[in-house]
Amino acid sequence: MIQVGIIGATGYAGGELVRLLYGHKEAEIKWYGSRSYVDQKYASVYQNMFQIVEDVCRDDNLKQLAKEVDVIFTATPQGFLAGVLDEEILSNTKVIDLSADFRIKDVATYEKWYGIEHKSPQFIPEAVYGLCERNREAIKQARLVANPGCYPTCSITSIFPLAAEGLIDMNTLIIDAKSGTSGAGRSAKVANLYCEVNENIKAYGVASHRHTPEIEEQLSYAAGCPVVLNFTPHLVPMNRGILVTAYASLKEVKKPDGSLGLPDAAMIRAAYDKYYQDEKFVRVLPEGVCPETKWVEGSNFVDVNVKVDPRTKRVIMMGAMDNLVKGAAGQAVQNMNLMFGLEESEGLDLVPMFP
Ligand SMILES: NC(=O)C1=CN([C@@H]2O[C@H](COP(=O)(O)OP(=O)(O)OC[C@H]3O[C@@H](n4cnc5c(N)ncnc54)[C@H](OP(=O)(O)O)[C@@H]3O)[C@@H](O)[C@H]2O)C=CC1
Ligand SMILES: CC(=O)N[C@@H](CCC(=O)OP(=O)(O)O)C(=O)O
Repeated sequence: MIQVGIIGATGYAGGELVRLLYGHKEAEIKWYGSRSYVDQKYASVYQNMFQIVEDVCRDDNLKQLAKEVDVIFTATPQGFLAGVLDEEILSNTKVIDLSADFRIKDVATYEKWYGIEHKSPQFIPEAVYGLCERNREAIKQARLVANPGCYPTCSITSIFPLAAEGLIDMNTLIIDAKSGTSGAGRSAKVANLYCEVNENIKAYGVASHRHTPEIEEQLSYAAGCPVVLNFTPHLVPMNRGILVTAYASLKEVKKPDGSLGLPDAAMIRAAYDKYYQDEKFVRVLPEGVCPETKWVEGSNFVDVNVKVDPRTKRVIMMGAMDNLVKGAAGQAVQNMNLMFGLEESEGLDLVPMFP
């Protein structure tokens, strides 16, 4: 049995980790970390765990915890892990961080977009970006995994095949994304009150959202050149779910018959099949079917699809996933499975719920 500790177990991402790990055959949660609920029963914070979890919440002492468990999930605000991580912790245990502290390789970029000083940049080079479908082999060897952001997971997964195959002009990329309110976490904020969110939809973080450099960095690796893009998130009145609609101009390429021209629908689709036909958690939908958040809710799937618009010579890339599962806790468990040599889908055979 893998002994697990969760710091931030009382947040939305931490709560989803508890739910998923509870159904995991090889993992046992030893530590439900919290700041506000120390010594209170975990099930009194999350009543869905009544008569399921009997443990009480414990503090967020990472050093102590590292001696007691095989892996720690940190589902904590930005800056927490970077503020406490040291070599002793990493020599005692593996760490999967759900925050952004170790996702971005350039410290100055992190500090600029997050507005905080990075307290342990010495660990950034060894951190592996935990997008499982891309970095599987490196994740298997990692001590420290940076679990990707929710919008980045959906955006990168939706766009990657065309970026990697050089089929789109990366300078024209625009990502429009929408998220349910659980993406903003459980702590009280006026902007997330019922009356503010219900019957409403709004853009936020326009031209300034902190996920922009994360998406740019990962797509730069895919495309083999620096990528600068527009990313506009929107808050929608749903609990869970992220929908990405991305646009880019098609790039002239050498076609299979040797002629030069814009890629057609078959070439575009072949790119998605190339990268995703063997991926259990990325479902390329049948032609003409658009991804919907409802069809992935509660599951670790990202549904993607693509449509060429010959009129505008652009392509529209679409993706949908559950921000708390593939966008957070599900992908974190997928990473744990890889790090411990388990079946990658252990604990993640979650059938999407509907309606
Ligand atoms: N929500 C989502 O969809 C996603 C979230 N994430 C990331 O996961 C992390 C957690 O997010 P989320 O669950 O939404 O946030 P929440 O606000 O719901 O939860 C935050 C958790 O961290 C604990 N906490 C708060 N402040 C501190 C602190 N200063 N030091 C230590 N622990 C603290 C809280 O403990 P307590 O309340 O008990 O004091 C709580 O358990 C964030 O980094 C977020 O960016 C990543 C992908 C998606
Ligand atoms: C709706 C909403 O507010 N979403 C959050 C993103 C979710 C999140 O927690 O960010 P990470 O994925 O980087 O950890 C936001 O826009 O800041």
